[in-house]
Amino acid sequence: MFTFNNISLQLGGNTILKNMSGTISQGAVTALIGPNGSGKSTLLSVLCGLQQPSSGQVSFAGQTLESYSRAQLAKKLALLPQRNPVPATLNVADLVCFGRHPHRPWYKNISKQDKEIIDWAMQETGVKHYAKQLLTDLSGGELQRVWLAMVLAQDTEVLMLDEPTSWLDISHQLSLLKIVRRLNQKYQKTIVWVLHDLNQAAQFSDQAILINHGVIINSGDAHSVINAEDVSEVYQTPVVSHRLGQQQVLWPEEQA
Ligand SMILES: Nc1ncnc2c1ncn2[C@@H]1O[C@H](COP(=O)(O)OP(=O)(O)OP(=O)(O)O)[C@@H](O)[C@H]1O
Repeated sequence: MFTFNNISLQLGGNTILKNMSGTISQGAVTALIGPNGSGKSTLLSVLCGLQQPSSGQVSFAGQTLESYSRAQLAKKLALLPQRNPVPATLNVADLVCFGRHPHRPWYKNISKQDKEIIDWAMQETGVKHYAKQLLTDLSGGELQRVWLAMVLAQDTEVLMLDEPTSWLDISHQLSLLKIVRRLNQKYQKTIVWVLHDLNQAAQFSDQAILINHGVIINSGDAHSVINAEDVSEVYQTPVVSHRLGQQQVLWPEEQA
């Protein structure tokens, strides 16, 4: 679905992305992982056309990203950024409605089809029962599901989610991860997400791209990429791999 060749990006005199090449498969869940400041969000923004690489090329569905207009891309790719300001006066349904903007001219009211998609997005993310509630009255976990509903209402083939589980407790993290996985399996949505919990990334993703200092260290099957040796090296933190039930999990090595 995405192919990127030798992309580099300079910002503020620093090279943030260095000669990155890779692919992101259609219908797969791909995790971008790596330490803080390694370039994950920057790669995400280059992949969705928000930032132009200084060199190299990104293709989406067989065409270069530049060959699409912004309006065309907004119908194909939806991005949920890491930090989202909460508009104080809006309720849940109002915010989800914003997801329909790429599909209707600003001067037109929402159509019956828009309403159906908004309803569907709220249903799929489990926020429909508080549709009329103000955003400021929601908990962090509820709010995060509403943001997800908004990008889902954009009705795109690809969802790009930057740290969607940050700030959530374990129960809300798992609930969100499962919702996204279900959207992938039920509607064949291609998912690209940035996740910090490596065990969750391995469990809920098909593919992973491990990044360090703007360089791709490894990419491929999530369970292979997220291995103790590479993780210990890249994060400069010794971890070991343990079998836990059906799964292999990484755990910090006990220090004497
Ligand atoms: N506009 C900018 N100008 C200069 N440097 C930038 C700019 N945007 C990002 N950077 C730098 O690029 C590097 C990569 O940032 P990026 O946000 O992509 O990292 P990340 O891997 O997503 O980090 P985190 O896990 O902390 O969110 C960081 O060192 C950051 O300070």
